[in-house]
Amino acid sequence: MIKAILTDIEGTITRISFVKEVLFPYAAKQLATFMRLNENKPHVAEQIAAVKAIINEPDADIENVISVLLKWIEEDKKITPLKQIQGLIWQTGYEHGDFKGHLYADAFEFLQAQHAQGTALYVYSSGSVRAQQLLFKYSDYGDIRPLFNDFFDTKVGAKQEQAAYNTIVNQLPFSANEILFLSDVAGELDAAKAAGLNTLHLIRDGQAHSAHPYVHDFSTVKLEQFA
Ligand SMILES: CSCCC(=O)C(=O)COP(=O)(O)O
Ligand SMILES: [Mg+2]
Repeated sequence: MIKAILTDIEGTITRISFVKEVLFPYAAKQLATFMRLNENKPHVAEQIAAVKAIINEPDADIENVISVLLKWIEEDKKITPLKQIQGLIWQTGYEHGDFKGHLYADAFEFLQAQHAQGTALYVYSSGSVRAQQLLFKYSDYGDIRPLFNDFFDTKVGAKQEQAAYNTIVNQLPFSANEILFLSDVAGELDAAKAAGLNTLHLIRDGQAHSAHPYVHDFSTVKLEQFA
C-alpha cells in the first residue's frame, strides 16, 4: 500500500518551460553581478570552493568561476554548487515578484488531495532545497510548503543513481515499497525502481510509451493501482 509520494519537480508537477525559459535565464542574467557582490559571504564562498574543486583549479579567480557556472547553466548541468547558487539568485526574483512558482493545476489538485487523505509528500529535485521551497512559497496557489513533509536535492546524490533513492528511503519512516516516485525522466524512474520504489511516469508531451506505468496528467491517478 502506498503511504508516501516522492515527486520530481520540473516536467512532473511544473512545466519544463517555466524552468528553462524563466528560471534559468533569470539566474544567467543575474549571476555575474551576484557572484561579484557576494563572493566573500560564507554561503557563497562555500559554493565557489566546490566549483574550483570540481574543475580542479584551486587558483581560479571569480571571473573564471562565473564563466564555468554560465556554461553549466547553458548545458543544464545538475551540479550541486550551481544548483545551490541558482537557488540563492532566484530568491531575489521571487521576493521582487519577477515571477511566481508555476505548478500544473492537475498536479496541485492531486498533491492537495493526497495531503488531505494523509499521504506523506516528499520532493526530490535537482533544484536545491532552497529553490524548491521558494517555488512552493511563491507558487501560483500561494504558499503551499505545508503540503510537504520534507525536501531532497542532489546533496543525497544524482537522480539517475539508485544509491540516491536508497539514501532517501533510509531517512523516511516508510519502506521503499510504500513509496511512489513521480518523474518525467525514464532514467530517474529506473533508478528509483531499482531501489524498490513504485514508479509513475508523467508524460506531459503526449508521447505514449514507457517501461513504467504512465499518465499524461494526474487527473486519473489512484494510489490503489500500485503495490
Ligand atoms: C526547484 S525548481 C528548479 C528546478 C531545477 O533547477 C532543475 O534543475 C530541475 O530539476 P528536476 O530534478 O526538478 O527535474
Ligand atoms: Mg524532471
